[in-house]
Amino acid sequence: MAWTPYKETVARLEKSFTCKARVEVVGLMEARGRILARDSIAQENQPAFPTSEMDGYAIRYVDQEKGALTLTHRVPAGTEISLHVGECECIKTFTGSLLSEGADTIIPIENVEVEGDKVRIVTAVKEGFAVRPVGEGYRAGDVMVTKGTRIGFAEIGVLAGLGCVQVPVVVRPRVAVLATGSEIVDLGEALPTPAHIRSSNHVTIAAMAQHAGAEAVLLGIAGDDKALIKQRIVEGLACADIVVTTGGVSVGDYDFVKDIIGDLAVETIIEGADIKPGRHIRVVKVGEKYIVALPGFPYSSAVVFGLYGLRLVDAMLGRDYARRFCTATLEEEYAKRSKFTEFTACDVREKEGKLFATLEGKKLGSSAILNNLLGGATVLCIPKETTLLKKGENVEVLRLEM
Ligand SMILES: Nc1nc2c(c(=O)[nH]1)N[C@H]1C(S)=C(S)[C@@H](COP(=O)(O)OP(=O)(O)OC[C@H]3O[C@@H](n4cnc5c(N)ncnc54)[C@H](O)[C@@H]3O)O[C@H]1N2
Ligand code: MOO
Repeated sequence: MAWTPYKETVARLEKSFTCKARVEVVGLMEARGRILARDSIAQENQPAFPTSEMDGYAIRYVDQEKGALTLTHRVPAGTEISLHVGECECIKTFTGSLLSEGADTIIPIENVEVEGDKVRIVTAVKEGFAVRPVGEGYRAGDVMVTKGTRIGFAEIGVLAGLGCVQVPVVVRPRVAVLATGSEIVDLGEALPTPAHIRSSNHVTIAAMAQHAGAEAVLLGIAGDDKALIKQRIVEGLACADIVVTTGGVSVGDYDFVKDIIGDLAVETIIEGADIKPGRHIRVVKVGEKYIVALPGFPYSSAVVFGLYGLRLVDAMLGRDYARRFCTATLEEEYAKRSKFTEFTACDVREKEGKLFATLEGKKLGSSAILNNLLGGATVLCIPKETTLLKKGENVEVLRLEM
């Protein structure tokens, strides 16, 4: 079988993607972790008026050297005032109070001595001290949170400050996951015989999809039952944007998935790739929906979902998949083990502002070793033509968990 070059498989997948991100409006507290669908623009300056940032006295800076000032009023925070500070006058002002007209400086209470209505400045301050100027935080018209941002706690706070009670976010794509294979059992089930193993793929893929911002639906385990696999895939297509299967895509007698999705496909996008792991990857389209058939080996299925499935999830969310790549310095020599484009588990560490990739602690072996992805789920991307990566060389790494 001729394996399609990796770059070409990516290009085919990107070209196949035609649907636009859908938008829904959610309450601000439901928006955390969601993707902002429209730029959020400040309608006013923040602060809108000069505001005191300390408890003290609002004065005219030029009066500081003129002896005791006369206290005329008090302005607690939250008081809307249009009081005026005249020559040699001051107004008691609190943290968060608006600055009275005429004043330009706050003298903190620690810097004065007060006797009756006389306020004597003991320690002078610089002009404008403790006054937050108009627009200190942002100005009307500033784009505060850009479309495509994943909303975290800082965004929640900034959006609240802008007065957003509801937020337009991108509808989460839905990813339905089906595990196949008669040797695997579901979570919580006992292993009937020593030939059985616990399924990890369905939950790994579901968790990867959720982490990327999608909703995950578990379609269970379908054994190697051709009719049941087909039925579950069809059910998945009815409720999800992407149906992911694991197992049954290679050349064994019980590898039915590729035939089933071949029958269901309206358009075949990827039919094998020159990658290690995952050369048996299949991606087809049924209308606007995708079926992504991953190999059964746990490391393979996670990495290959990272290469193709996460690209689809990111595209459906309007996010740039390229953010997942970065360049790091390789800490030890690595001889590539296959003739394919290889995705080898590594760890990335930051030292003095530079990124370093290391293979230390990663096991050499088959595509079964999911534990190689522990600690950040990062892979070294090694081009097909490369045979040896030298220590100290700059390498491309792909972060699947971000
Ligand atoms: N003669 C050949 N044999 C194999 C080839 C080949 O080209 N010719 N390709 C190998 C490669 S590469 C891969 S990858 C696997 C892919 O096989 P399948 O996708 O058909 O996967 P299975 O055979 O169903 O399973 C492979 C392996 O993974 C375990 N597995 C399956 N599902 C799960 C799960 N949900 N959770 C945990 N582990 C799972 C399964 O028990 C097998 O050990 O084919 C090679 N063979
Ligand atoms: O290509 Mo397989 O996916 O080696 O593990």
